[in-house]
Amino acid sequence: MSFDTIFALASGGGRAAVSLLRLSGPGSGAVLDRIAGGRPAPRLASLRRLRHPESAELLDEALVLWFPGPRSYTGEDAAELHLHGGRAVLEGVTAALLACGARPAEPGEFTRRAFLNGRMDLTEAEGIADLIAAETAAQRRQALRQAGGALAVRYAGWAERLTRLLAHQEAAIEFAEDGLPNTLEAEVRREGAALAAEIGAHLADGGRGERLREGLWGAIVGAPNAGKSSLLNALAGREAAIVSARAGTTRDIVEVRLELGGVPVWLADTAGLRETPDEIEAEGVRRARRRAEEADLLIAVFAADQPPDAETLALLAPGTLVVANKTDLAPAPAAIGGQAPIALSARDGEGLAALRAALEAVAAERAGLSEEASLTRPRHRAALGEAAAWIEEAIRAPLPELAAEALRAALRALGRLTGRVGVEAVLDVVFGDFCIGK
Ligand SMILES: Nc1nc2c(ncn2[C@@H]2O[C@H](COP(=O)(O)OP(=O)(O)OP(=O)(O)O)[C@@H](O)[C@H]2O)c(=O)[nH]1
Ligand SMILES: [K+]
Ligand SMILES: [Mg+2]
Repeated sequence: MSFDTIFALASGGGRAAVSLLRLSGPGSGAVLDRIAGGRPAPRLASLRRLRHPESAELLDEALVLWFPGPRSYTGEDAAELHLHGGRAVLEGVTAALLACGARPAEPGEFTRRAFLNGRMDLTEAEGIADLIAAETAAQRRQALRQAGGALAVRYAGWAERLTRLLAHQEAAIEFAEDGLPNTLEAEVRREGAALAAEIGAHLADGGRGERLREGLWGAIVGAPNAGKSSLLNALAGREAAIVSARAGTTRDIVEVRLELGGVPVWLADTAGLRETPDEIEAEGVRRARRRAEEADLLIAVFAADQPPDAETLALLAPGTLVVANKTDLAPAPAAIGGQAPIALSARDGEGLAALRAALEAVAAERAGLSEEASLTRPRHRAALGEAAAWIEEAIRAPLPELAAEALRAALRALGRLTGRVGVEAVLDVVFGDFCIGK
């Protein structure tokens, strides 16, 4: 495969001490010859004067690194220019690179080339995108694991076993044509069932990897004036939502981002649940209910000095955290909706630590890092589900030819997952998520 030569700012934009420009492609060495007075020794930093190739104007004094392919990130000839981080420096060097015939890279193009050159599979490339996006330690650990090949190795192992099954299935077809007895088909069925069960167990993880990657959806619901907005503000540590003594204060959803035990959580404050003639408030109540239905993590707030309201009681589900607020006004009831509530006062902060601990436990249970590497994207789930379904189909197939065909389809599904079957549409989806320069 042969590409043109691309470049991009790999560090953040704006004024900085140092800006990192990255180059990749067959012309990288020639670019260094023209603007940096030659190629430094491979992989060793060298201080060079950078000049425009035509005017010879001095543009910067920079650290230059030369990575001859295939031992580079992309697998191609590549280079790095560590420039002084000013805008004019960057503009001058960019003009010099354009004059050398290099072009600005598209988002994710370096990693795309690394993938196309066999430096990594698609799940590893996705892990790199996730590592760049990681905002919590648990997200970083999950991303590092995936970028390091934890999913790639497992999926490649499954593809290998499937390939062997397919070979045996095809041999069984030939044996049958020769009228020979064979035990291969029984083996294919047994092995296929074991493989489908393994994939099924990997899929039955409650979506924890996807949730850790994307964050949990949380919602606070309750009657008007139960203290939902006060609680949101207390958890967020800032006045994110308006609090007032008037029932029906909150209408729109007010969302804050929290980190609970390494898991990012988008926690929503919602309108108090009640029948109301006010159409704006009624829309707020509808949104509150919808958000409660979608939530991975639901907090139901009751005021300790009021009887529990039927509207909120009706939303309680297994796993809902039940809170009795305003315990400075009245003691918390022993049970609400059959559950012992977490007693607190959003006003004084009393009991807040216990709620935070309970939230962290729920977040860790639903989205914490698992022992084994978890799949992290709907794309993974879809492809693995398809592969498992085709293996089941192969086991049930009435004719050996149909079984072989189903095994081939299962292999294709796994191939799309790892990128062995190169479908352009899949690549665009994966690399479209990247930033420029990676
Ligand atoms: N005494 C006491 N008052 C509280 C406590 N928490 C909230 N309040 C008061 O209760 C009233 C309602 O609080 P909000 O936080 O606006 O209640 P809300 O559930 O968001 O109300 P809506 O948005 O109208 O549904 C305000 O006057 C708060 O100051 C508490 O723990 N103790
Ligand atoms: K209120
Ligand atoms: Mg409110």
